[in-house]
Amino acid sequence: MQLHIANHPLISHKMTLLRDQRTQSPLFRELVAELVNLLSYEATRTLRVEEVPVTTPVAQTTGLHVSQPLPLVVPIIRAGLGMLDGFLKLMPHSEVGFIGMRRNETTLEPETYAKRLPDDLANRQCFVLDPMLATGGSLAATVQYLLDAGATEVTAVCLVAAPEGIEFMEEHFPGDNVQVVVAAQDECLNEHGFIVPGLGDAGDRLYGAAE
Ligand SMILES: O=P(O)(O)OC[C@H]1O[C@H](OP(=O)(O)OP(=O)(O)O)[C@H](O)[C@@H]1O
Ligand SMILES: O=c1cc[nH]c(=O)[nH]1
Ligand SMILES: [Mg+2]
Repeated sequence: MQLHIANHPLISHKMTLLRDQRTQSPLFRELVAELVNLLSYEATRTLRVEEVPVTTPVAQTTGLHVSQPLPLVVPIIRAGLGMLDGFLKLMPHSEVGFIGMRRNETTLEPETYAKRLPDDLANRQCFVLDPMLATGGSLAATVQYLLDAGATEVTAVCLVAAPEGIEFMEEHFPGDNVQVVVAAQDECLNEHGFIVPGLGDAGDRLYGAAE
């Protein structure tokens, strides 16, 4: 697994506002969208492109287009949904798959309650969106679904990652076909599996408390 921690003053500024417990859902959603936009620039650095002819008002030249098959982006519902619009703004040609997952609060194991993905992801570049990489269970399970369906490369875009989750991903995906791009690596997980200092429950902060 290749890890890229974005190091940019604008990202740090927006992350600080996002972490602040006084930030309410409307601003929180806006900040998530802006951060995804900035992180996606890094996450799509290895996007496959192909040459195409283009005629400018002055001359004929060769440009680049995103290659077929089109990239697939998969937000992990719920919290990952908050990142989808921001990603699609930069990559409007992506197709979208969905995975619904929640952590069991006692075991911290992910439970999949929905999955809508193309059956065959052969030769497909995939992007996974989830703001939080805590134990790594949810992201690892999602990446594994995509690799099992034939995806060649998977890039996850996350906002906050715990060292424990990064280590878990590195152990499960030793190859460099899996990448993780994060805005910040935090200190640790607390006894409830929450990232410290983190930003709390991302799903709840985006959409309100769920049972
Ligand atoms: O790395 P992990 O230990 O697996 O934890 C991270 C997961 O926990 C959160 O989802 P949650 O289960 O709270 O569901 P939600 O998005 O519906 O709130 C988060 O959005 C990740 O999917
Ligand atoms: O800190 C955390 C850990 C898991 N999920 C969250 O939303 N926040
Ligand atoms: Mg949640």
